[in-house]
Amino acid sequence: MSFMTRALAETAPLCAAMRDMPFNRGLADGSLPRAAFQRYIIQDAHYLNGFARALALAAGRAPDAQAVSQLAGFAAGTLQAEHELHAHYMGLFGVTKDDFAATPPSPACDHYTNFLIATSATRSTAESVAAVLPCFWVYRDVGRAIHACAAPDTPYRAWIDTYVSDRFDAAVEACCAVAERLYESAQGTTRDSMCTIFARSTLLEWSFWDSAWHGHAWPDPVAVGQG
Ligand SMILES: Cc1ncc(C[n+]2csc(CCO)c2C)c(N)n1
Repeated sequence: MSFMTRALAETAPLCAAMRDMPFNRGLADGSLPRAAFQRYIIQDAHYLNGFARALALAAGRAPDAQAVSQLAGFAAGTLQAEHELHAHYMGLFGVTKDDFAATPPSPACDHYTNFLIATSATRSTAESVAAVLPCFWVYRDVGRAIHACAAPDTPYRAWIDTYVSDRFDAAVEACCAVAERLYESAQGTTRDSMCTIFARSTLLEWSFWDSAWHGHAWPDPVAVGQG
């Protein structure tokens, strides 16, 4: 069985739940509150920073030139393509550089990026690719689901269109192909670990949206102590 067949079978209920999250339904019909998207886009900019670093780290530790080049290419592609989308939406939704600088990564964002960076720093290339793959996979999956029912005038149209584009599809397929190649040559325990790690990153994708929707922030023990 291929890696993706196995990994997707294990995460199917979670992926179905993600397509139906209030945040994503709001992107499709345009009802997502502006404040929720502003929160999301700021956290996503933090996410991209960590994601690109995790890929660059995995590239530096990869066992052969092909993997180094592919992972380094994904890192560079991330910083270019996703940054363009962020610049567009930060402008459209009035998020300034100062807003971004004043907002630290949320617990969900911090958890996800640190998981990616720790995996790249301490695990095999196969496991590192399994960790970054849901970022590609989930966005295509959710993008397609939203696109199928999106209102023509949703203000989130550029976001949706990015993830159903041919360009993005090619990036998803390229990342899946790297994962399959590494899975084929991996031993049994690494294969199992790739699936566990893929499922963890998929859950962290869910958590990222859930956090943006609810506006979860860091606990404030001082305020709690006074209350
Ligand atoms: C939390 C979160 N997860 C995934 C993506 C999508 N994404 C980010 S970088 C990248 C690779 C190059 O495009 C992709 C697909 C996102 N924006 N935010």
